Amino acid sequence: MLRVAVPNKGALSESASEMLSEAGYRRRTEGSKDLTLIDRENDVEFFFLRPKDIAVYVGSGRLELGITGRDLSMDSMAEVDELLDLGFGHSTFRYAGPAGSGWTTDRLAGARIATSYPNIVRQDLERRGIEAEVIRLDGAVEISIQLGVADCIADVVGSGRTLKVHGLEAFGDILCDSMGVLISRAGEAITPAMAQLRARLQGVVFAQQYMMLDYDCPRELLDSVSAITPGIESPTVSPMADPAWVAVRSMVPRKKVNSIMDELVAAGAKAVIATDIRSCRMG
Ligand SMILES: Nc1ncnc2c1ncn2[C@@H]1O[C@H](COP(=O)(O)OP(=O)(O)OP(=O)(O)O)[C@@H](O)[C@H]1O
Ligand SMILES: O=P(O)(O)OC[C@H]1O[C@H](OP(=O)(O)OP(=O)(O)O)[C@H](O)[C@@H]1O
Ligand SMILES: [Mg+2]
Repeated sequence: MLRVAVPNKGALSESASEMLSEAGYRRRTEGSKDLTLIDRENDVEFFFLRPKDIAVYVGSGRLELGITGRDLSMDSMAEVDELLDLGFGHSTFRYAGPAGSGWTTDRLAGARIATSYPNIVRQDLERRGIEAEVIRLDGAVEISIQLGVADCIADVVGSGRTLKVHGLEAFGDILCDSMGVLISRAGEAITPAMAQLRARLQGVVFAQQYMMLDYDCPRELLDSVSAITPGIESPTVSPMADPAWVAVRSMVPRKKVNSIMDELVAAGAKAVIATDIRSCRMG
């Protein structure tokens, strides 16, 4: 049975469980605190673990696959491979200091840096050849400067709201550009069971990033109009009852769907319809 680690709480847990459910796997009942769940139909056992620990279990080979954040995986120092970007839990990991105080990475030497991700910070300091004191905190790191235990922090920035609320601003390069990822043990061969779960999740990720567009266009405009929607391989073109017209169907990136619809209409297409895709296999 394939064994898969899933975040049991925190910023990634809801999206991870929703994505697995959309991919056809069993879900824990609402409010359940169970740490394991067997999905007999798919021959998978899920383990609900702290997001920080997941890379450790997967890196040790105890569990074949895991869903975690790239930043957590990096900080764990576990030896894992990323098999798939899951498209949720986007964040950056940054240094931050009091707003307007002109912090730069040059000032990190000798500073007290509070963080929940000490290994990412130590690795960065080492790369820069800087010696500084890393203060490890479990969370709510943004308050640590105010409380006098640190001079600056290094933490996860999502919307940036938490930094702002605490009068802080980010400085220096991004230490880790993170999102939810599917991981396996480094160098581990991908078994058919692992490949199947990856393909199913990939199908959901893909479906979330694309939409299906259908439209009608005069046959003589087909080349110019369908160039706006080249699709993945090429658009599907179907005859209509009126031989002067064709119906076109093509996948387009969700982010661009509105501008593509504007372009199509301006180029002579009619009845442009966008629909969601629930899941797919790109083959
Ligand atoms: N506000 C956010 N926006 C986007 N991603 C986030 C945000 N906060 C955390 N993450 C991502 O979620 C993961 C960490 O999740 P979370 O902070 O919930 O776990 P945790 O800190 O270990 O748990 P807890 O906060 O309950 O102690 C990281 O990969 C991080 O990049
Ligand atoms: O940029 P924002 O969108 O405001 O999000 C960033 C905040 O979210 C996370 O905190 P979390 O809620 O996990 O609490 P924690 O600090 O106790 O881990 C992270 O550690 C930041 O504090
Ligand atoms: Mg947190």
